[in-house]
Amino acid sequence: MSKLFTPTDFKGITLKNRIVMSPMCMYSCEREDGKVTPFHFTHYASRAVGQTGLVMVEATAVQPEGRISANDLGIWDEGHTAGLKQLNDEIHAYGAKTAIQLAHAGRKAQLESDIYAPSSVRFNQDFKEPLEMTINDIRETIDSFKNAARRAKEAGFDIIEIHGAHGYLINQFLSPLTNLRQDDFGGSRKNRYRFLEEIIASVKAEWDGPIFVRISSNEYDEKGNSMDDILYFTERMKEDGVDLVDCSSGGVIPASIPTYPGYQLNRCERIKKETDIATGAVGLITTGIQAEEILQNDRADLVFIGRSLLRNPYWPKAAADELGTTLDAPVQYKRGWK
Ligand SMILES: Cc1cc2nc3c(=O)[nH]c(=O)nc-3n(C[C@H](O)[C@H](O)[C@H](O)COP(=O)(O)O)c2cc1C
Repeated sequence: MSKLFTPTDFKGITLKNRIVMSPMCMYSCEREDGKVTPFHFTHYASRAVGQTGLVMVEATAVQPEGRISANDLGIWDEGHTAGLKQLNDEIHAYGAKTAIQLAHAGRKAQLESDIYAPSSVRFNQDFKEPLEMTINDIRETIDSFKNAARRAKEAGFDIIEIHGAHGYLINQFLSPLTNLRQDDFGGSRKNRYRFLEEIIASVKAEWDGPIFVRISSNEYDEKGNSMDDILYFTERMKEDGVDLVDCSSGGVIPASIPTYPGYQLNRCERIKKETDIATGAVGLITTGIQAEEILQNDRADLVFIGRSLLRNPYWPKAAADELGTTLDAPVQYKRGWK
């Protein structure tokens, strides 16, 4: 039996296989209100029909000013819960578990409104200059993650992923490239970790299910977080009760990223071994054989599939065929999936 199709468990949530639909913004809220649309039902349910074990809903904003674009999904208001609950029901109906990525874009929000960041430094000329967050802004934002976690629970999600990667708000606090603060939230790596630490604690106040955190394990700049800093952060996450570190990279500053199959795996494997925490591998993982190699060599516990699942919602079927595994077909498709 291939490891890719062996079930695994996080705090009592059993995933039927190790395939995760990587969070991908669809910029498809029609009225700029953060609400789920018919597109989202079709899009996410299709991947559940295709036998993805964990369907992770895209970056979903905990505050309206934390959206990457005005068309992002939101979870900043009670009015978002009903649509997200219906989305959960649709995905669950086909046997997948569900996750939601809770996000705040910080200085990378492309909105008409004011935007916020740890320090008043813009990403590049195409982005607005953010306002430096006051301690009160920081407290409110941490609280927004708590309220979002409560709504995620009410909506029926199985797992929460906190978006700490790609140069968005949490990553802006973690990185010395973007966090120039002189107070308790800036300076040493202990202080730069404080924002994430408090977000994890506030999520846990409302949520006792599994918590994943996506990080940028490489900032592609020698003045950015080193691997040693990253391992310090993942050690702290482990102490704080995080169940899995999802190992992405980049996005903190406009750097060019060398990409090739498994380009983020090296650091993913090191985090798994050196912090002794479960990891998710992501980035140009395109074949079943590649995914199986990663899992069998203990380089990660889950594989996150992004663009391959946009090309083919039945990617798990293709991976099973490659690995010679028989995959349970959705009852409607049995005659086609022999
Ligand atoms: C259209 C699109 C939207 C994305 N949106 C998100 C997002 O909301 N959150 C996130 O953490 N990563 C996002 N990503 C990154 C993917 O989750 C994934 O990490 C990246 O595409 C590399 O994996 P892949 O090579 O399998 O596509 C997005 C990628 C794409 C292509």
